[in-house]
Amino acid sequence: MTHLVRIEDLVVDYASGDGSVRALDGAELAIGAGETVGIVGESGSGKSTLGAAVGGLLPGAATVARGSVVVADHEVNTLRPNELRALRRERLGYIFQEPIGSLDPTMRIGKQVALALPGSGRRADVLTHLERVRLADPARVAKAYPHQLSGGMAQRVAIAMAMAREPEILIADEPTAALDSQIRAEVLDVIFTLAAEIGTTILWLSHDLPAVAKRCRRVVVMYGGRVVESGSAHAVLDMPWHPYTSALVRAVPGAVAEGERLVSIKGQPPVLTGAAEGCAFAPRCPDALSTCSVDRPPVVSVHERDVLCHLAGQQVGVSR
Ligand SMILES: Nc1ncnc2c1ncn2[C@@H]1O[C@H](COP(=O)(O)OP(=O)(O)OP(=O)(O)O)[C@@H](O)[C@H]1O
Repeated sequence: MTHLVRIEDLVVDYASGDGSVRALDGAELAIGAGETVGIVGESGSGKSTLGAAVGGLLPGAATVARGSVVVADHEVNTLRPNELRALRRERLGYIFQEPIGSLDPTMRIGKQVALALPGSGRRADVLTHLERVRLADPARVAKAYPHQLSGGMAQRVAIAMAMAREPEILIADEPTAALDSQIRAEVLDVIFTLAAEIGTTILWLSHDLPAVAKRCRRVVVMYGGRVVESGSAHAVLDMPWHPYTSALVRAVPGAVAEGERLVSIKGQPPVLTGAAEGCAFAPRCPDALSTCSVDRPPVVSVHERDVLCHLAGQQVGVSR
C-alpha cells in the first residue's frame, strides 16, 4: 500500500522560557488514501503538533530535530515556502477548534469563501459551497460578517472553506470542542459526509473516544509524543493492548456499567525535555516491568495493529 501520509521517527521540540519541551519523541504513523483516522490522547500528548507537522504548519518556536513527514510523496520538512503553500492549497484542508478565530473578522463570509475556491469563485459557487455544509439561508450567511454567526455556523463556514478545493487530506484539530453537544454531532456529520463524498482522508484530533469509535475506521493513540497504539478503531477501543489505551478507555463516562466508579488515570502525563528514557507511560502504568523505565519499547505489529509496549507480545488476544 502506498501511503498518503508517512511520518517516521519524528522529533519536535518547542523552545520555551525554561528550556525546551519535546512534543514529539519519535512519532511514527502511516495513513492510506481515504482512511478516517481519529488521533486521541490526553492533553499534551502531541496530537496538535503531529497534525501541524503534516501541513508544515508548526509555529516558529518549534524545531524538527529529527525524522521525516512525507505527504503525497513530498518531504514536508524540506519543501521551499512556495512549494509548501502549493501543497497546502492543492491537497490539504485544516479545521481548527475556534471557528471564529480562523475567519477574517473584517470580511464578509461570501468573499472569504470565494477566495478559498479555485478560479474566480462566482457567487453561485459560493452559495453551493455554503449549502453543502447544510447552512440554512446561504445568501444571508454570505452577506454576514463572522461575529454575526453562531459558533456552529462559523465552523460550517470554516469547513466549507477547508473543503472548497476538495483536499486529499483534511486535518481537523478538535473541530467541535468549542461547540454545544447537540451541534457537535451535526458538525461532525457534515465533515464526515462531505469527506466521504469527495474521498478526502480525515485526520481527526480528538478527546472524544466514543465519537471516534463511531465515526473512524482507525484510531491512533498518542502518549508522550509517540504513537503508542494504532489499528482498527473497534478492535483497539474494544480490546486495548496498550495499558495507556486501556486506562483511557476506562476513563470515559459510559465505558463503565451503572454504579461502577469511573477510573481516572492516576498521575500526570509527562512534559518531556528530551527523549524519554524508557516508556513514557511507565511511571503511571499498573503493569510496568523493570525494563519499562529504562528501555524504549519497540513497535510490535500484530493483526494489523501496532503497539509500543514491552508487554505487547503477551497481550495478543487478551482483553485487558
Ligand atoms: N507553542 C508551544 N510552546 C511550548 N510548548 C508547546 C507549544 N505547543 C505545544 N507545546 C507543548 O508540547 C507538548 C505537546 O503539545 P500538543 O499541543 O501537541 O498536545 P495535544 O495532545 O494536542 O494537547 P491538547 O489536546 O491539549 O491540544 C505539550 O507538552 C505542550 O505543552
